[in-house]
Amino acid sequence: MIAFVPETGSTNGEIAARIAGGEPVPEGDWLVADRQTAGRGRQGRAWLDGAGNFMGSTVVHARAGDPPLPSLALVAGLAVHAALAPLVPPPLRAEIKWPNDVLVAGAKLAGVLLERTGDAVIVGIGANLALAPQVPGRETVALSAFGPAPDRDGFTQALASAFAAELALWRAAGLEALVARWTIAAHPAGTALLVGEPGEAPLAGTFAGLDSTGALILTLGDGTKRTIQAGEVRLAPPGRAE
Ligand SMILES: O=C(O)CCCC[C@@H]1SC[C@@H]2NC(=O)N[C@@H]21
Repeated sequence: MIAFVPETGSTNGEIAARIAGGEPVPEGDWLVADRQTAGRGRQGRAWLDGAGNFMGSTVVHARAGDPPLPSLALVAGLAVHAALAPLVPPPLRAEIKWPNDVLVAGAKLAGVLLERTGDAVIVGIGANLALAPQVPGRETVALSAFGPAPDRDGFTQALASAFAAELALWRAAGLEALVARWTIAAHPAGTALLVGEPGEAPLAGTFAGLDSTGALILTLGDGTKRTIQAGEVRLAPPGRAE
């Protein structure tokens, strides 16, 4: 069931509270809010809302035999990419940046926040359909930059179907197939990346794909490879491709 509410603090927070309160929240259910007053982003950042944007959460309940739960980050990124890609006019292209941001021409169109509570993983998704929030030091974009903003409720249906399909494939086909699909939807191999928070001395390298667990592989300036398990990855500005 997809529930639409006019306002909440955070759809992730509301689902977590329901689970903590013993309320059943089955897979396939979504909570979608018109506005969030305390939206949460990755790395402890806030997620700014915007009227007409998609802000919603769903849940995955771990089952015996599931692939490792952190790989749900790639599942979510693929689902968001699948829902957004047809809405981006060529020659532009929606591309995933590790683990699950969706970018257009380097600007952030959507993000995903996974939060674990017991055996449940809450998957929260924000997509800029109508409005690109101004975030200092980060480039953002909304689909409205390319034409009329898509209908939020129609987008919700497309995203819920894509997520259900990706989740089923993750369970049936496993990590190797997931990594292969993710790589096709990502920015090209050789894309210059920086790993580390803005303000920190970043690790610079180029995108060399994912390993079999879904970790990011960087080629460093000296040609050696480095595997990144966690952290903030940014596209390097032009001229920073060490
Ligand atoms: O930082 C990111 O890229 C992740 C952003 C995730 C935002 C969404 S909006 C719906 C859900 N509820 C939240 O509080 N956050 C996620």
